[in-house]
Amino acid sequence: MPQDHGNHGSIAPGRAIERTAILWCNLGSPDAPTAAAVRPYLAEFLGDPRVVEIPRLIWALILHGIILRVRPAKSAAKYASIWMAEGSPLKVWTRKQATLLAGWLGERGHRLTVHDAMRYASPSIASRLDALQAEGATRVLVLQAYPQYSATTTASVIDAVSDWSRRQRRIPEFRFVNQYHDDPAYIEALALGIEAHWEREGRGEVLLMSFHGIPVRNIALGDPYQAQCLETARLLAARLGLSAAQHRVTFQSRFGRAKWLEPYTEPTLRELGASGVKRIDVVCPGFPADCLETLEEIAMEGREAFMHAGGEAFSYIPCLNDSPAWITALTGIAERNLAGWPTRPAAGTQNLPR
Ligand SMILES: C=CC1=C(C)c2cc3[nH]c(cc4nc(cc5[nH]c(cc1n2)c(C)c5CCC(=O)O)C(CCC(=O)O)=C4C)c(C)c3C=C
Ligand SMILES: [Fe+2]
Ligand SMILES: [Fe+2]
Repeated sequence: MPQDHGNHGSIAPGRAIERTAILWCNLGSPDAPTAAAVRPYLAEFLGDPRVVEIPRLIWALILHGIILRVRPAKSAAKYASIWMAEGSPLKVWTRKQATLLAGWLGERGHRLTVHDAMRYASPSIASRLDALQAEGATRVLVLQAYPQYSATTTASVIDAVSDWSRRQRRIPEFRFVNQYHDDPAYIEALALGIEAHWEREGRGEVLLMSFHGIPVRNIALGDPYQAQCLETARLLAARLGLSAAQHRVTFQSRFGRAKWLEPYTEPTLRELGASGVKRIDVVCPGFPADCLETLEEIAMEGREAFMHAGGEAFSYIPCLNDSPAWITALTGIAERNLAGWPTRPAAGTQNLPR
């Protein structure tokens, strides 16, 4: 091939071949549900200054001196309880979403590759960008499995892309989608999933929408995450025609002793069970893929908390996963953000087929 697709900084003769790619990023999981695999995963995740904003030296002492001695075994047992034959649910769903997105965009005439990538553990963002670079990608659209922007998640993915870019001579053109919390097709996909669940399993008295929490301090410092979660919840409740009494918004997964976003999910489930609510439905709109936080913390621990407090029926509504309405939404988000990039081979262009 006359053109140089490599990362060598040389200039190809003639017109450049443009190749577009999508990087579909999610958080990541340990490689196995064992303490030995969870330890390096947690060390990387909790060592990210975007995730824990405590002065580095103090945090290193706490992380390595206490947390990484105790938490890996406990976390591993939780992961073991949700592990699938093919691996971590988060990674399995994220990979499937990437495949479906590539297929749907392909059917709409786009010629591009979609790679899944994980912010922590494997497959890392750097390894996927290396692969895209080797394939000759010149334009990369970075999409994230975080509908609501948070510095702890969204900005951290951008950091990882920047870290990789710092090591390159010839950097592809990047575009980042930072949020889609109010995207009508995303809200519609959530609503259709909930309605289908109600049709199959019947309907509870209250729909509880649980989002991952972050420290309140982050909000005070300007993180728009809480406002975006509340807007997603408002749009979803309006689309489903739910009154204030028929739904709740809560935040889960508090870590450490600092104040995190409230109301907290588990105490709310206990309060609702104790206050006479018998049947509850729980959905996690901020998680496009089922994972430890939804399958274990909500569907197992949350259920137990509600039932022990006096509840009679706890119904967990699965995440968007591979639902056609969600892939439709994702395709729309991708297409809008690919605008102007040569993904459709037209007569006279040198855009290569996949
Ligand atoms: C310690 C601080 C943490 C912050 C801040 C945080 C923000 C945050 N996380 C998600 C999404 C996910 N988190 C997941 C697991 C997970 N989260 C934390 C801690 C923080 N998260 C830990 C320590 C863990 C690992 C498991 C454990 O030991 O408890 C996951 C699931 C990963 C999986 O493999 O299934 C997701 C997804 C968001 C969206 C967010 C901020 C908005
Ligand atoms: Fe988390
Ligand atoms: Fe958790």
